[in-house]
Amino acid sequence: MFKKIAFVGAGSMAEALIAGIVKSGVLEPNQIYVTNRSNQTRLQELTQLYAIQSTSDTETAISGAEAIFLAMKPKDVVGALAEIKPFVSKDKVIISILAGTETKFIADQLGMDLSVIRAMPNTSATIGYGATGLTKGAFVTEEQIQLARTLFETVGTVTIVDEEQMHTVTAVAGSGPAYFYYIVEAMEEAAKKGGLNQVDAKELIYQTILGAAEMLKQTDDEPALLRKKITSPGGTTERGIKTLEEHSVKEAIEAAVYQASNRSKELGEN
Ligand SMILES: NC(=O)C1=CN([C@@H]2O[C@H](COP(=O)(O)OP(=O)(O)OC[C@H]3O[C@@H](n4cnc5c(N)ncnc54)[C@H](OP(=O)(O)O)[C@@H]3O)[C@@H](O)[C@H]2O)C=CC1
Ligand SMILES: O=C(O)[C@@H]1CCC=N1
Repeated sequence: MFKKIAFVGAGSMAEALIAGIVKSGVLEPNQIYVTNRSNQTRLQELTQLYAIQSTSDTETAISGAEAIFLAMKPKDVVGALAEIKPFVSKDKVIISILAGTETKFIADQLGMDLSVIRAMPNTSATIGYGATGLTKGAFVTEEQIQLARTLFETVGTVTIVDEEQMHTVTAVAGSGPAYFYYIVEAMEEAAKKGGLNQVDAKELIYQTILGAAEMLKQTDDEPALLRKKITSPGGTTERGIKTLEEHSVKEAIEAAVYQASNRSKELGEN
């Protein structure tokens, strides 16, 4: 495993990864460094919570680190790369979790032929249920991608894909939890209108979404078959699904994934 890793960016995704890595014991907390742009309070908070090393000095964070995680927003990446460039060398691996941003762009900005791995985790990483897509840029060794896989597996599953597939990975898995939350919001609203109190509605809906997810995982059945098993002819589900179809919900979800993927491409181009 890497002897030292550094996080550049200390936001919610950085924290989810740090929490998972520390909890797993794959690295000791003192092997993990984190830095950010200016928020000192946030650095202190992460040190207190996870006993990791935090510093506002870029060189201290990065020197000696074998893997450098980029965890800032895509709009901040050019500035951040300029700041770390003096301390980066070819023997390090850069692991970017930025939406859209290509591995080649990062290597080009750093001005050297170095290894860049691109990852797309999601917020469920916070509780160890993340789904991460990983891809490797030019120069990445098999050992480096396997080490990255081990780190991301501390927060959930890892799927290795080709780089051109990362936009779709971002659209279905990176953004994906938000679509399910959106559906839950609508169900809660409908349950309230239907006369359920909030506590009962939450209990019923959360367990329903959890149960549906586990059915998908634990049975070999396709979602269409699982749906068919619920849908009695002339029954309630049939009427509900018919209403979803009348509102073109399937088309809307496909369009949402397509547009999120387009936005990922735009973020890369900008
Ligand atoms: N949120 C999500 O669901 C997912 C997000 N991502 C990707 O993860 C990345 C981070 O997202 P998120 O954690 O939500 O973002 P946050 O806004 O929570 O955190 C961004 C962090 O970047 C730091 N930062 C900004 N500029 C610099 C710089 N020049 N040098 C060092 N640090 C800098 C900020 O520091 P300061 O506060 O001091 O300004 C802050 O700590 C994004 O690129 C996003 O595309 C990927 C998968 C899922
Ligand atoms: O919305 C975004 O751009 C980021 C990437 C995936 C999830 N959140």
